[in-house]
Amino acid sequence: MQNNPSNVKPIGLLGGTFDPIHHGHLRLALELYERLELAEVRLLPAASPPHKNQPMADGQLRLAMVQAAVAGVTGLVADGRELKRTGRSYTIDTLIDVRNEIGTEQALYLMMGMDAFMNLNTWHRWRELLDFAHLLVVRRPGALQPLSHELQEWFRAHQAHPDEAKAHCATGTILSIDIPGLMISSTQIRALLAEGKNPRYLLPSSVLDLIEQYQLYR
Ligand SMILES: Nc1ncnc2c1ncn2[C@@H]1O[C@H](COP(=O)(O)OP(=O)(O)OP(=O)(O)O)[C@@H](O)[C@H]1O
Ligand SMILES: O=C(O)c1ccc[n+]([C@@H]2O[C@H](COP(=O)([O-])O)[C@@H](O)[C@H]2O)c1
Repeated sequence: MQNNPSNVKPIGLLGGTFDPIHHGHLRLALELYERLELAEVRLLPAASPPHKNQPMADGQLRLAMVQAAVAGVTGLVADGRELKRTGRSYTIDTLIDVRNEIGTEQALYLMMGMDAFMNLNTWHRWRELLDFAHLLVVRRPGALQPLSHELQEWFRAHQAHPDEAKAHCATGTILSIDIPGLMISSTQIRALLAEGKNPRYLLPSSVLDLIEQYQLYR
């Protein structure tokens, strides 16, 4: 666990396939930006998500959709660094890269939905994630499996209250936060488009404009 004596505001990271980005992702990022008084939340589209099929839209288009979604929104930033790497987009590599950029003192919060956390023990070098960031786990609406024994134990060993983590350290704790989640998924949006239906109001209209312009998910 590294100290955070600098009093610089923490940075939040939200990685995703974003195929496409939607209001569930954006509300999650904005609520956490405000609730935790972050410097910013960076949204990072994965080039090649380790546990999913190859995305339907290519990386540059998914980045363009993220950029369109956050344009003019204070606190939300598109970050295309994972698209510059080849091979699978392992989060540990991203955290190491961000740490090299910002140094050791500023706190980092790696955000994820509970659905992602449930599989964390299958991620590449997963225990080391806490050497570089805090984990911020957010409940997402929908049915969830119980946590494995291994993850429950790890969660308990590192769990902290948000104020505690904010005050004392730059990395190393797990915070669980309830936010009013939106019942939206990229899968649902792709399915609507494939059926010729209109997904408007599930995602920003600037993103829908790009989807129409490039005839994505038909
Ligand atoms: N509606 C939502 N509310 C809260 N968190 C979400 C929501 N949708 C996605 N997330 C979280 O955002 C991150 C990235 O999600 P991802 O890009 O895989 O979107 P998705 O909608 O789950 O995609 P897909 O339907 O293709 O699996 C994950 O940590 C996921 O838990
Ligand atoms: O590092 C890993 O092994 C790893 C395994 C699965 C998912 N991730 C990351 O978790 C984020 C959400 O993934 P997904 O599949 O829900 O879009 C995204 O940034 C992925 O790169 C990372």
